[in-house]
Amino acid sequence: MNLSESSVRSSDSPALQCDVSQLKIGFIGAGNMAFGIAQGIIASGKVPPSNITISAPSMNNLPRFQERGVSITHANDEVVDRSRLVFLAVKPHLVPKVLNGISGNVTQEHIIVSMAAGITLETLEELLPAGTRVIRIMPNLPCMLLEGALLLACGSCAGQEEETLLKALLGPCGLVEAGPEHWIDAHVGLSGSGVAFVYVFAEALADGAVKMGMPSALARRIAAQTILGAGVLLRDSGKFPAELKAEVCTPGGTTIHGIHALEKGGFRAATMGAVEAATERARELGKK
Ligand SMILES: NC(=O)C1=CN([C@@H]2O[C@H](COP(=O)(O)OP(=O)(O)OC[C@H]3O[C@@H](n4cnc5c(N)ncnc54)[C@H](O)[C@@H]3O)[C@@H](O)[C@H]2O)C=CC1
Ligand SMILES: O=C(O)[C@@H]1CCC=N1
Repeated sequence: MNLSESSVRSSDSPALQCDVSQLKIGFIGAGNMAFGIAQGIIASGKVPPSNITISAPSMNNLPRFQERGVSITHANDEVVDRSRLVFLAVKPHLVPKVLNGISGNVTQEHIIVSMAAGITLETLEELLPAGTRVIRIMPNLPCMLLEGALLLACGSCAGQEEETLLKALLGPCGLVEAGPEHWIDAHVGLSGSGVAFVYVFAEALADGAVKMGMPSALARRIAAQTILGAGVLLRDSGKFPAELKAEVCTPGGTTIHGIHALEKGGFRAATMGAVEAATERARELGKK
């Protein structure tokens, strides 16, 4: 399919939407992130699993894709030959080797989408034939439940059409935003890695309740629901975190005493420091 011949069609809504149902999609690398994105794409019902091909060197991670009707292979070049939109889902240090292996099969018809933390558009374009349409996306693990947060940035040969296509395809995975490439590293800290920071917080919340005498399984269930509910309220109310916090804090009440304890522990500084450290690490990975 030649995307430039226009897979973009008008819909009832004023915004353009892409007809992605005919698109052949490939994944190189079959780990957690590939599974998250593929799961989101499949769950949306927009793309039949038979239009998707995935490769990995061993069978370790492939059965869960095969069970969902996705074609599997051990050959990365087969993925490229069978697909027009190819997600690169290997660990960052493997990207140069993998791109060297497939670049002979990449044509002007392909769109290559890398999710590797730290690997810049410049590096990706250098490793691929001149003129290749390249996009970076930074997803996070909840994509697999259609509650992800993704940021994308287009390379020098990709533009509005490719961005529209990606947004239509990945929209079912969650929030999809586009921006300049230098936001991608901050998104790694905020959201890609941020998911793990939230799990550390969840563990600590539950541990606090265990310390106060609650059984741990119950404490974990309540911690998860507390974070879910707080997140949905923050997302859907349109209010600032500080406004919602103020609504919970009764003067002289329990919450403000708890918040004081968090502040004494340097909670905000530690959280900001975690986002900064993960962002800096992503930048470091991107240095040649
Ligand atoms: N895990 C996360 O939450 C996030 C990960 N990322 C990025 O996603 C990418 C993938 O990360 P994960 O899925 O966590 O890694 P993972 O280790 O779970 O999966 C990597 C996959 O690549 C396969 N692989 C290894 N060598 C290969 C080769 N030569 N050819 C083809 N496949 C090969 C492995 O068999 C495995 O299936 C990374 O670049 C990471 O920076 C981005 C955002 C969030
Ligand atoms: O830890 C990592 O390097 C990857 C990138 C964002 C989330 N996990």
